[in-house]
Amino acid sequence: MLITGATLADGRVRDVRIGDDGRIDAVAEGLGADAGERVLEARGRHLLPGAVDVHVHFREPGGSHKETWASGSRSAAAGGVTTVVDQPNTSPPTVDGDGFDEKAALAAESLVDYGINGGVTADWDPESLFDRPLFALGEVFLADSTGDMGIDADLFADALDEATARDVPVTVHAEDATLFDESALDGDLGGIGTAATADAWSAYRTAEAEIAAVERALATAADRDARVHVAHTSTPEAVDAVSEARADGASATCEVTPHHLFLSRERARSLGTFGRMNPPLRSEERREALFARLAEGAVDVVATDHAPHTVAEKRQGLADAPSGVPGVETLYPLLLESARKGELSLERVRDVAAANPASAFGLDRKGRVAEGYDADLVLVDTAGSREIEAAALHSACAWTPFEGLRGVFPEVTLVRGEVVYERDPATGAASFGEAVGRNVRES
Ligand SMILES: NC(=O)N[C@@H](CC(=O)O)C(=O)O
Ligand SMILES: [Zn+2]
Ligand SMILES: [Zn+2]
Repeated sequence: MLITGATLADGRVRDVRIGDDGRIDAVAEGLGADAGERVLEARGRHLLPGAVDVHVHFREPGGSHKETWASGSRSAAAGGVTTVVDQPNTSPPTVDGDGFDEKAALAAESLVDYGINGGVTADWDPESLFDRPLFALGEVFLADSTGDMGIDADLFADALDEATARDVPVTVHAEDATLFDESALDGDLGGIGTAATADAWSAYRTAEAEIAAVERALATAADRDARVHVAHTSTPEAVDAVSEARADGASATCEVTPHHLFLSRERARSLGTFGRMNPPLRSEERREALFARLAEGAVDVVATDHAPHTVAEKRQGLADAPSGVPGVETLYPLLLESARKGELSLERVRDVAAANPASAFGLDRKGRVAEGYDADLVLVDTAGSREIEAAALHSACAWTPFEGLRGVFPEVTLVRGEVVYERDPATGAASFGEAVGRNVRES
């Protein structure tokens, strides 16, 4: 296939040839089409590397009423995400070789490439787990979240040792439950969608609980020369702690979610229990400071923590509604809308969504539009934004916390040269390709 006249993130206009092996053969000017070659005319539109979302929860096995590999990967493809990394808090949890194998068999339904993380619980089995083609160890839960997989400091230290001995990176969910403010949950929290329910969760899982846990996790990892990736940092202080650790020689990266970049406690008031997630939404002031760090380049990775739950589950009271929000389909659209408005450069968007997560986890054929890289590509009209509506998204959970915000959505998504998603710009009609996804640690 030949893609002609595409604008790259840095502004160069180029033709891109994709070889039969699904890799980019050439990025150059004036490449003529060969006889019989499919040509995708891209003039006036941007060609970006497919996003590498290193933090999704696709819920299989055990939670297929919330999401499946088929529905989650369709949502990913429609959002321009060409690689996803699934987290271990499924049922059963992915904490041993059998658990890994069970999940890997289900992941064969994926339209996009994927990695499978392994988790840590009191009865995990490192021997059989590390025997499999794991993407990373994690997310290792330092406090309970969905799945109740919180572990103590000793087990975390052991897990870091096991991973480091095998040169495997560790992704950590860092909150310290001893610093949660139980009093925030006292009294009448009101009904669903009230200011009280939404705000109480943010007041309960304090910013200090995250900051302290991130600092401790970084110190524990630095002591062992472990490679650590801090998941969903929701505070500017935690991002700074990662920057400082790296300045001190640690191998540490941080990840920020779109919900912490685009939503705050102000918005949570109307989201009610639909805005409950871990770590929770923060003050508007902290959100702005987090976004400023993204714009400056202090945020390494934007990943979604795509955590779908059904509307019925989220509609319960604050005590019972599960934590988590979907987001894999709106990652690129929200970032590209910020670029359209001049708040971020396109190169920054490309780096945090694709190039940086690929390099942070050693995916040397992902995340760039360059010769030799996998042809995981997104074609998008960066001037065309529309309102985000759950009805037009593809996750099985059928709602979004970003309803009503604007997004710039892809027109075509390719995985290793195969079209997995295509949208007719005139009618908006979407079509999907085959389940071509592969484990990125096996290819
Ligand atoms: N973020 C969440 O609030 N929920 C996640 C788990 C997690 O990442 O902590 C989930 O799996 O539902
Ligand atoms: Zn988490
Ligand atoms: Zn998560």
